Parts: sequence; structure tokens; C-alpha cells
Amino acid sequence: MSFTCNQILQKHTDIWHEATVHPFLENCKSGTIQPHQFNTWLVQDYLFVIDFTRMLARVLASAPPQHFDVILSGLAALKDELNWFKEKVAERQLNLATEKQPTCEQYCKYMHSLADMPYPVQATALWAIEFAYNQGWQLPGAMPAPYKEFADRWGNSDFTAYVKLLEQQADQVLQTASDSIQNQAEETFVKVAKFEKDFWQMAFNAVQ
Ligand SMILES: Cc1ncc(C[n+]2csc(CCO)c2C)c(N)n1
Repeated sequence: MSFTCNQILQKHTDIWHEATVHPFLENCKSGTIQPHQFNTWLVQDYLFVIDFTRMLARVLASAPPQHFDVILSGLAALKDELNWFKEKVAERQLNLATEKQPTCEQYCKYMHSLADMPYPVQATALWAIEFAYNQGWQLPGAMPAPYKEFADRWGNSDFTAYVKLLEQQADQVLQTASDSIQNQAEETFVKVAKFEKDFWQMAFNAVQ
């Protein structure tokens, strides 16, 4: 029986909708997001991307060599991504010596725990994490400055193509995975979706 990322997604459209459609993103689109909400997201996401980079390095370590090309392109892109985050944080004069908020901390811990999971589960998680941003920043449609830069970064066609390759790689290994591993992959997808939703809510709830 076939088992694919898209089938997982189709079983969990409600939680995926909550992960990718949020007042935070809608208010970026309408230009009404408050600076302290956006700044909270920016700093916490920078801290998240640092841990994501470590996760991606561990996914590479678990991957079959045929999957290296795509994963290495992701790691190479993170070099620029991390520097860009630092620039955005500096432009807004935000403090990087900020602690992770509990939601960010829990998500990062979860990413860390993925290293002990079978590769098909890690590949599914990687796709879901990237796809969440690819969809989340794209679905609202064109955003005004200064949010346009963020929406373009993760909604653009190159990033969309990268996410598609991640999906193909995950599909390839899910296909021959045991039922138990397929179930774990599905649980991981749901977990990622919940963390994504919570991450937006964390930033949205920020107080000045
Ligand atoms: C909470 C949260 N979830 C997912 C991503 C997606 N993501 C992780 S690293 C990266 C950069 C290049 O791949 C992107 C887009 C994020 N940033 N923050």
C-alpha cells in the first residue's frame, strides 16, 4: 500500500490549516501586526533556525547518500539564512541574548529528539517544517513592506521547489518503511503542525 506525505497531509488538514493560517500572518499581510509581535517572532525564529541547522546536520548523518544533494543544498542555504536573520535582528536593534520562550524551547527539544528516530521519520519532519513556512508565508498573498521580504523568502519558487524535493525524498523512504515507522512519521507530522501553530500564537501573544 502506498504511503506518502500528501496522504498524511490529507488525513490532517484541520491541524495543518492551523499550522499555516494564523492571524499573525494575516496581520502581516494587512500591515497591522504590531512591532513587538513581529520582533518577538523574529528573535525566537532566529533561535529556532540555529537549532534547526543542527537538526539538518543530523538528518544528513542519517540519510542515504542519494539524498545528500538536496540536504546539502539546504545546509548551504542556511549559511546565508543565518546571516540574513542576524541582519534583520540588528536593523531592528533587537537583543539576541534573549532566552527561548517555552514554546520555542519545546519545539527545539523535539527537533533534537528526532535524531533517535528512523530516517523516514526524520525526512517527513524535515519536509513538514519547511512546508509549513513555504505555505504559511505564501497563502496570504502579496504582503506590504517590510513583511514582503519575509514572504518572498519562503514563498518563492526556488524554495517551493526545494520543499517539493524534500517531499519526494520522504515519499521514497516512506514507501518501503514498516507500518510502525509509517505511523511514527504520521505522528511526527501532527506534532510539527501543533508546534507550528503554537509558535505563531507565542509571537501573537507577545506583550510590549
Ligand atoms: C518555527 C519555524 N518553523 C519552520 C521554519 C522553516 N524554516 C526552518 S529553517 C528555514 C530556512 C531555510 O531552510 C526555514 C524556512 C522556521 N523558520 N521557523
